[in-house]
Amino acid sequence: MPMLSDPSTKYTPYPPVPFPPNYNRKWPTGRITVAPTWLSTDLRDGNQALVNPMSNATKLELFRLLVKIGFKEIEVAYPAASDLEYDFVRSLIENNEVPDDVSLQVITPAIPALIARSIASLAGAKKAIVHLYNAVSPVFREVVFRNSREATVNLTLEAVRTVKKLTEETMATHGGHFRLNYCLETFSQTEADFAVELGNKVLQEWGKIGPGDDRVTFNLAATVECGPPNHYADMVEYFSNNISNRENVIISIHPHNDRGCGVAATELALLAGGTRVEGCLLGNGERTGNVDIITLALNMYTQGVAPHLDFSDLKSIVSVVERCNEMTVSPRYPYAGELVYSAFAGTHQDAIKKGFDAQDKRWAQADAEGDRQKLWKMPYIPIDPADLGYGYDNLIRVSSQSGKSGAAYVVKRTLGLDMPRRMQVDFYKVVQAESDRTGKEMTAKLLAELFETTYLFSRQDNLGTGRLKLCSFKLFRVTSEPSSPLSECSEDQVSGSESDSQLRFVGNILVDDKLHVVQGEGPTALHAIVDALQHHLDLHVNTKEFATNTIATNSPANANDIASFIEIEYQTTSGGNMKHWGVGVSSDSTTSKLRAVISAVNTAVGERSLPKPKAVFRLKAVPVRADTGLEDLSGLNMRTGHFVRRSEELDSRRRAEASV
Ligand SMILES: CC(=O)SCCNC(=O)CCNC(=O)[C@H](O)C(C)(C)COP(=O)(O)OP(=O)(O)OC[C@H]1O[C@@H](n2cnc3c(N)ncnc32)[C@H](O)[C@@H]1OP(=O)(O)O
Ligand SMILES: CC(C)C(=O)C(=O)O
Repeated sequence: MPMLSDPSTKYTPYPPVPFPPNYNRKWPTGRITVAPTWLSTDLRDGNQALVNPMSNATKLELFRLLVKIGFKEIEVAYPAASDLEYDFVRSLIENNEVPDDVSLQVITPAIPALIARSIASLAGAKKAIVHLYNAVSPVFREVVFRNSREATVNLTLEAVRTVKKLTEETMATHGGHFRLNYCLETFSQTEADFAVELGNKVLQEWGKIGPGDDRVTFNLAATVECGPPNHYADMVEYFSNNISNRENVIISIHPHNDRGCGVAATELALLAGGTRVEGCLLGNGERTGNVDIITLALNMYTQGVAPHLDFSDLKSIVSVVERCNEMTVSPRYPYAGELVYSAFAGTHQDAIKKGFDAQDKRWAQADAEGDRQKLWKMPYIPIDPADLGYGYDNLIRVSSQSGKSGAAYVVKRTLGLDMPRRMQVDFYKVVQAESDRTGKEMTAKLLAELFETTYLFSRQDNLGTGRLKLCSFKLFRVTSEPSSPLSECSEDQVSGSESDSQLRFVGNILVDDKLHVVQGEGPTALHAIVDALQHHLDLHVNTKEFATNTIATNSPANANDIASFIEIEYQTTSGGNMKHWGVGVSSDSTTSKLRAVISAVNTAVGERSLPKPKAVFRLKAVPVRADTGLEDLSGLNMRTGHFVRRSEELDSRRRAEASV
């Protein structure tokens, strides 16, 4: 059968709400500034909608979770439905499962015998709520109850009388405090004036109304979501304006999600006068479900409003609810889905990376100034996943839809290395080629491995994995006075001093596992090592872009490490120029720079054959440090090429004839 070309022949729109002419609604300009009272109906409305309703053991597990999350009102059963349901309520009370500040709610239809059974289940409860319901809309009056408006009022008032009598008797015998929560089932489909008339009669019948715990709750149910959220808000505002004794009335919102607007309807209804919400975790419940309390609470949280529910371990909560309900949560589900804290698209990743970089600076400044407010201003991510226990591991997921920033973000998070922009571009070409080749997501592990193999870098062994390894080195100040001895110095001691100061670099470099001593000179350590590489290994290199930053790490062992990134221009034997990036890490900034040069040279030379290095000195032997096993140049006289230490002091096993 085709869909109707004129659906108005079959479906009627929602009825209007009889506001006076020119009435200005309050809700459109309102704001939610405090959390409502939350009632979880997971164990009742949620449970009644399951393919396999929960066992009492499972209900107890979920009850404990609800208490832990912070619910102060929990609907635990429909006790008249079965002995099992009744027994569950009894077990909670008799086993002292209910904290003193938590109210137990049970639901009952307006049938005297079932009201009696329901109230009996609550004997001994410290704080109890009797949730009485009957449907009041035209279609239910006509079809289900075959009732007039008047008969509906009579049925309701008789039930209210019964609840009043039995709760008073129970309180007299067992103590505790019982409240009335009267639910106009199908409220949103009911004539607004009839809903108010019925509500006022219920208040009259109940009589003992007062502030605090003596308030009466009206649960205004959108049993089936048949209209848009603005209509529900109008209905609630109309009821709230016209119900008598308003200050002693709690307006409770009980929405369902048939049109997919349960959350929106609830938020507007709260603006319209509601101060209590009934719903379920992750929107379990009849058909499309009750309203999802997690989404509502976290929507408030992201507006700076404390929900007074604790979802800081949301992942565990999701898995308990999934197990208890035998249902899975969609990966796209708000806040709780597996994919909601992941960005795959390149431009999103770029914005998020920039967002984190800016935020790190903002928060560091706030810390420095003792500012308590550290605002979350993150493109694409409305809530800090860390607040919900998710962390950032899955935030950026690199696929063929991603760009340079995504891969750079992952390298920063996994290896702590914050590449400069042009190096990000360089690395992303490699990532793209690899992801095209495999057709698979580039996981954080794969990206870290690809980075390490591309730049012949190793976070485990900072000497790197290339053919050249800088084992150790020394810097000496070169003075213009040829007869004065060379004095060892650090780079900082030379830079910034007289402009004609030169540094001499002397280093132990392994080339294809053979040790060489090389030296070179220049105004900086970078120039000096480049000079050494050219002179001894015939490697013609110009340094181009250079950047350095402190390693981003949570590991105290690497807390002060410095990362250097360098781009070199490498002259091939055929005379062409090729650009290559390299990276080096060390706790010493000069070492980190020089390692970066070696990393870049390693990527440049690849498998090419290297010339036999030229000699520095005709060294007899190079001493070896017993602690590091590395050759030790500390006793080297830079003018003569002799070591000042006596040969007996040297480690005889590792004395190596200088290879040159
Ligand atoms: C919108 C909601 O979610 S409301 C909560 C709904 N939850 C449940 O129904 C779960 C538990 N329910 C049950 O176990 C059973 O329905 C029981 C034990 C309550 C009643 O079972 P039964 O006596 O077999 O009746 P049945 O389930 O067919 O219910 C329909 C009857 O209740 C009447 N009824 C329905 N709701 C109400 C109500 N709120 N108040 C008074 N009568 C009601 C119907 O008009 C119908 O009466 P009729 O038989 O005279 O035509
Ligand atoms: C009885 C009420 C509270 C209900 O579950 C509904 O209307 O959906």
